[in-house]
Formats: sequence, C-alpha cells, structure tokens
Amino acid sequence: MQGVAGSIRVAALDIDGTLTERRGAARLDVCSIAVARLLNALRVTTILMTGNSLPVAVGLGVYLGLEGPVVAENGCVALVGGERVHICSGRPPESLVRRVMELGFRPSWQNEYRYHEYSLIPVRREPSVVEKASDIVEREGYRAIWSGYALHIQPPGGGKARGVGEVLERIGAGWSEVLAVGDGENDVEVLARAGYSGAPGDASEQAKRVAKLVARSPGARGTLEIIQRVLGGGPAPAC
Ligand SMILES: O=C(O)COP(=O)(O)O
Ligand SMILES: [Mg+2]
Repeated sequence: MQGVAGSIRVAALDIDGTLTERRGAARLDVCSIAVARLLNALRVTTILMTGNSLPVAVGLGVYLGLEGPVVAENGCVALVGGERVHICSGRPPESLVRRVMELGFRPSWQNEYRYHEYSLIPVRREPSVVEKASDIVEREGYRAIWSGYALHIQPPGGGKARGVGEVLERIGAGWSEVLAVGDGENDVEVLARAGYSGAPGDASEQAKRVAKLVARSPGARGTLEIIQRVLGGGPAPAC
C-alpha cells in the first residue's frame, strides 16, 4: 500500500455502516473517533458522504472533529467551506411519496430537514417491496437509491459520486487522490471512481465487489483497519 499512501489527500467516508458499529446499526462505534483523529493527524481532508440529511451529517462531523466538506442526501446537497451547494433541484411530488408509502414504507424523521430527497423506511424488509417501489419511482423519472437502511427518492442528477465530484472540483482535488470507504449500494459509484477504496467486512456484496480492499472487521472498526493499512498507522486512540 506504500505507493498509495503518498497519493491520497482526501478520505470520502460514508456514515451508516461505515462509522457505526456495523451495517444496519445507527450507533456510532468508538472506532469512529479513532478514524477521525487518525485522519486529522495524517492531515487528510475528509468528506462525509451520506444519505442522511445535511444537518445530521454536519453535526456529526462537528462532534467527531472533522472539518472537511459534507455531502448529504445521497449527493443532492453539500456544505463546502461554509457554503451550502444544491446539486439537485426540486423534490419529488408528495403524490409519488404517498404511492410508495402505500406499499409499506414509513417516512424518516429527517425528511423535514431535507431539501431534495425523501427517505422512506420499509416496514417489512422485503427486497420485492423495495424493488417494486423503485420501479414506480424510476418510471416517474425520479431516482430511487437503496442504502441498506432506507429507500431514498430524489430528482435526477444526484447520487453520491455526483456530490463528491462537485466537492472535489471546489477544493481542487482529483478522484485519484481519494480514499473512499463505504458499505452500501449507494456508495458503489464512489468506490469505483476513487483512487483507492475500502469496504467494512460486513458491507453489502455490491460494495465489497467494487472495493479494492475489504476489511476483516465490521463497521468503523473495519474502516479504521482500511485507513491504517492504506495510509499507514499513526496516532489513533485505542478502540
Ligand atoms: O441515510 C441512509 O439511509 C444511510 O446513510 P449512509 O449513506 O450514511 O449509509
Ligand atoms: Mg452506508
């Protein structure tokens, strides 16, 4: 990995499943603090990239001590240098949201803090329900993104890779300088484009297939393992 370490200036980090205890859990793992401290010590710029709403993601970054840009709503909105950047425009119609909810979804509490997306959580975790809902959304010309936690409905033109790409342009960095770590289908495009990529040991099959490195450990413990193996060790609190 030595050759890679020198070329990485940015770490693009997913949140749920990547900084949490494991995929499917919402609780942060203590190793997420070690990840943040290590990246700061290595002077790597971080980009949090998530399906969560912007306020949630920005708040998490503040409390983890991460000062880099934040990409939220699966790439539809970002905060870069204190400026809010809207990458998507508009929002899917309420009528479409209602049609999807009738299939057995409930709205995320964060929807009132979202600008462009709706995040809908399946009441029963049946892949067929997610597929059926995604078909309805795509037929109406909107984008459906499954994160492993919720189905996100957004206008065309979003996606985490689009959001991270916009941020990279604004900070003067290229994809080849990025180490991306993520667990979900909604991270696959970023994992494929980044100079180097990793997935926690319990990531989705899609993410593990694309990532250059799959950690042995799940969640944030796996993310710390990836960062230490790719960027070298360094001062990180024990976790
Ligand atoms: O908000 C979600 O559904 C998942 O969020 P993530 O992109 O940070 O994994
Ligand atoms: Mg995730």
